[in-house]
Amino acid sequence: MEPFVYLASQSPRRRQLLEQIGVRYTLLLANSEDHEPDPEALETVLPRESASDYVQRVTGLKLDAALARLERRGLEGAPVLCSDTTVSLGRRILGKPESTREAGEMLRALSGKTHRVLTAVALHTGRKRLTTLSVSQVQFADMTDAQIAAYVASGEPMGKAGAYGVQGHAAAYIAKISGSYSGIMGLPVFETANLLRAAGLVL
Ligand SMILES: Cc1cn([C@H]2C[C@H](O)[C@@H](COP(=O)(O)OP(=O)(O)OP(=O)(O)O)O2)c(=O)[nH]c1=O
Repeated sequence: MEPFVYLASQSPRRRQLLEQIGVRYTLLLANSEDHEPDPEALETVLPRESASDYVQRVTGLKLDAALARLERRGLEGAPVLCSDTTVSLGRRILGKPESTREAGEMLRALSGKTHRVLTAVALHTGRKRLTTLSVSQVQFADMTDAQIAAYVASGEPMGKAGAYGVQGHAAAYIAKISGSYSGIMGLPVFETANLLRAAGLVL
């Protein structure tokens, strides 16, 4: 029997990656009756917060919101999964760009450098809360201003941490990765499978 979870995520990549490891899911998204704050409001970095503290804290907040949704729908105790991805370059934390201008700035900062991509995953089932963190290194080749402008114009950077998708055209500029390809995309499949196994959801 395939494992089943409620997936509290709007990200199409996370759905695709769960499907890849044969996990069945039902989306658990906020509706207007949930009266939840705008999800972007959760994603504020605290002063002096490290990228790993930040991504794990935001994932915890997403899980809290998901548990409240489960309870409102009379589904307490059902397995629910959520995740957050962030990019860190030196001391800077790069979230999702708010404008094409910001996307261009992020890509200029990443060009020719190595950065880290952190993805935290949280699973709650019964009374158990299990979490994991995947950290990868990504080395970008130099990008010219014209290449950055063309990539931004493609629309791909929007909605993605660090303004790029490893699974998309940005791959043409990624010289090297070390870590978890799926983690960079938004859901580290090996670590997620381990969480599901640890929770006793056979896999
Ligand atoms: C670095 C990188 C990020 N991303 C995406 C994954 C995430 O969807 C997004 C980071 O934003 P998140 O805030 O982690 O997730 P989300 O808002 O898209 O979805 P939800 O909170 O509902 O689960 O960046 C890629 O698709 N490819 C990449 O190479």
